[in-house]
Amino acid sequence: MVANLIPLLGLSLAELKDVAKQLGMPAFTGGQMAKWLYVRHVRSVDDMTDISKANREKLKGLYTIGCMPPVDVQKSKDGTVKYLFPTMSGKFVETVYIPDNDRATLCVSSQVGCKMNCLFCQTGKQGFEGNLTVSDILNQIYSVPERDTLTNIVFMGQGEPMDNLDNVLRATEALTSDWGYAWSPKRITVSSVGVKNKLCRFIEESDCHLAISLHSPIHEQRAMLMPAEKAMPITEVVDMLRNYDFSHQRRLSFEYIVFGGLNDSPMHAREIVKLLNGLDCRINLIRFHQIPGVDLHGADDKRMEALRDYLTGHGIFTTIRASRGQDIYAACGLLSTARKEAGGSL
Ligand SMILES: C[S@@+](CC[C@H](N)C(=O)[O-])C[C@H]1O[C@@H](n2cnc3c(N)ncnc32)[C@H](O)[C@@H]1O
Ligand code: SF4
Repeated sequence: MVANLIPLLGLSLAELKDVAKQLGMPAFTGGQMAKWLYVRHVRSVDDMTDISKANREKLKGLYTIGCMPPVDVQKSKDGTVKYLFPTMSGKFVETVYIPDNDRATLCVSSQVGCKMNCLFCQTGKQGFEGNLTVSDILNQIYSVPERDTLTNIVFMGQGEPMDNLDNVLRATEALTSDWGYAWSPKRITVSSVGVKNKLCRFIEESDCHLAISLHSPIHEQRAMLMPAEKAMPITEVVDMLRNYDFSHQRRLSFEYIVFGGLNDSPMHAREIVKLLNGLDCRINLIRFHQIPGVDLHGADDKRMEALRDYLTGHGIFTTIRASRGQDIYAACGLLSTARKEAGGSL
């Protein structure tokens, strides 16, 4: 990326029209730029061939597309692919492509590292290194080789989306607007540890699905696993969620990593039912991806199935999420950590 050039990727139609106006071009050139970006995915301003050469030269003086190819790729034997993308600020984030029968999901990152420091998460161990810009977020979709086959996008990569909400909302707007990718918001899920005030804004300003990372219904235990619980107890998050309607198109789900001998007991199952009583939601039970230096273990299949059956039997539709890309640590942030430790030159 050439220094000081402003990325066009992530700008809304109104902003692209402003760019055109500022440079003395007709406003409709903004619409042409939007098509070249969000429909045709050009990699250079030179490729916007229905804009005059003189205007393209003017544009290139100040702007760039803002796309960058991945710098590293790991392929799992199950078809999952993990990409390492550079960011505008010279750091790296991971993006995971997960094909599954008729679905092809892309798991995107919203931050470099994360402030939340969850015990079981490699990204948490990395600490917080910065927010992704809107072009950093969209570049993960724009520049992934499987882009045109994608059916779903989940914000479940590195970082806490509510801690970078402005840019996440700008990205989901570009993905769902007619001037952008024109995707249904029902194809996009944003996952959060549960940042109450930001969640209200997200729910009000977006129609995308919402996932909340639960992992324990018991305050002390959740605080041990997820320090964010201390300032933002899950009971308060759930009370807030009760103010919104999730009974129609929009889905509310809770993610629950099942740790053997820790959060998989009948008592936990009862407490989950109590906590979520009456809320229109589902639960995804997740297998723990082991990370180095953390003494936690995934529960076995029997315990997971017993938990699923209890919860479903008590009115909360619960599924067990198939674990994908275990051999490439698809869920863990290990690739970007290794890249950092190698001084950015793996
Ligand atoms: C990496 S987070 C990103 C989104 C957001 N920060 C959150 O916590 O929901 C996405 C999901 O991955 C889960 N996760 C993190 N580390 C994991 C691990 N080692 N094994 C399985 N799931 C993990 C999180 O709990 C969360 O449900
Ligand atoms: S699980 Fe989510 S909130 Fe927790 S440290 Fe990882 S990325 Fe951050």
